[in-house]
Amino acid sequence: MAETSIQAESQFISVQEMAKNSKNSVLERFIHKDADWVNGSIPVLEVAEVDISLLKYSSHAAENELSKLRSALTSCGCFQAINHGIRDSFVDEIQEMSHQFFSLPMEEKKNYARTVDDIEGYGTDSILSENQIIDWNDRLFLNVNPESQKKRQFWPENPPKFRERLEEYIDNVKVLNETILRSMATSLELDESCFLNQYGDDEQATMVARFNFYPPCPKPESILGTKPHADGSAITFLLQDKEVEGLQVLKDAQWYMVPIVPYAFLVNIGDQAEVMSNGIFKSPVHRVVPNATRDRHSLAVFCIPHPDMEIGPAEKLIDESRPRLYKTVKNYVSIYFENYQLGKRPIEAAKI
Ligand SMILES: O=C(O)CCC(=O)C(=O)O
Ligand SMILES: [Fe+2]
Repeated sequence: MAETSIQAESQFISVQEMAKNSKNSVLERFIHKDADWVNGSIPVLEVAEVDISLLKYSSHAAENELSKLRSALTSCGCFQAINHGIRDSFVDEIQEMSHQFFSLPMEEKKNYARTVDDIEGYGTDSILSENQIIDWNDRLFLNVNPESQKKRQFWPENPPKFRERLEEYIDNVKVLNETILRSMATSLELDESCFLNQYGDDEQATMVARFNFYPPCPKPESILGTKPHADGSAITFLLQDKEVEGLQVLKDAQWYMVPIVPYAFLVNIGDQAEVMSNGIFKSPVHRVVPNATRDRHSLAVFCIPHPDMEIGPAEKLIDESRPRLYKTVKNYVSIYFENYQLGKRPIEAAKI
């Protein structure tokens, strides 16, 4: 198989180690020959800020937030969730935990290393084909829900509170996810549990946490931190780095930089919510550009319906003027990886 250059050949070389040695011979596996991200300045995306605390009550203020949410999700597919109820100090702790983990000695981090053929654990980009251009990031990828899917051997023991804090964080994201799925449905004048019913019981749904670490990059003009993709989730909750930008979203064939709003979650629609909404909500293609001098950290939590759930467009969103655009899909994550591996946009496989 193609799992040669950075995994098998030298056992394990993290991007973090490569960043210290820019003459590394495997660097060319990271280079995009058609790089377009340094020519010209990239405009900043206008991302709506939605006040989550106002969504729960029926009031004029709630109507206003719902309409911001709907318009954000139909145009760029993401919004900044503010006043979401998770304390700033807790967000600080979570981000600090990620810094502490990636600062551990390599020998210690390797205790959590993923195996060559699995994505769960600590590692670099999974190499799926010979010609794949590798992403400039290391990540810690953990299944965090349901209980039966947690592989504790990958959960760091250091920093000492990591496990406990991550559990608490995930419980908070679950609450937020439910509020947002309800609001998404309400904003389209559907029954409030319409999307939630497809998502399923939150004790059963799959949740995956991905701690991303982007070390300084020797060739930021021709390397990407994360290559363009849309998420295979229903919804993704992203904590961006508080200081270092990098995330870009594709909107109307133009890349935009996503501004940093400290302590906000960037909530983005994944392919499965695009399907549920019959394409009204957009699952945005996004990428991460690296930084020449600074580290960047982010934490994405993917909220994914249980693989047995049938996901399809809500009946009320199908009519003569808006025909059904997607099939009913099951276990979309496997469809996602099959297509991703072939270099195709996975959602195309769900289209009628
Ligand atoms: O690092 C980021 O800002 C985004 C990461 C991302 O898109 C992902 O993990 O799916
Ligand atoms: Fe993503």
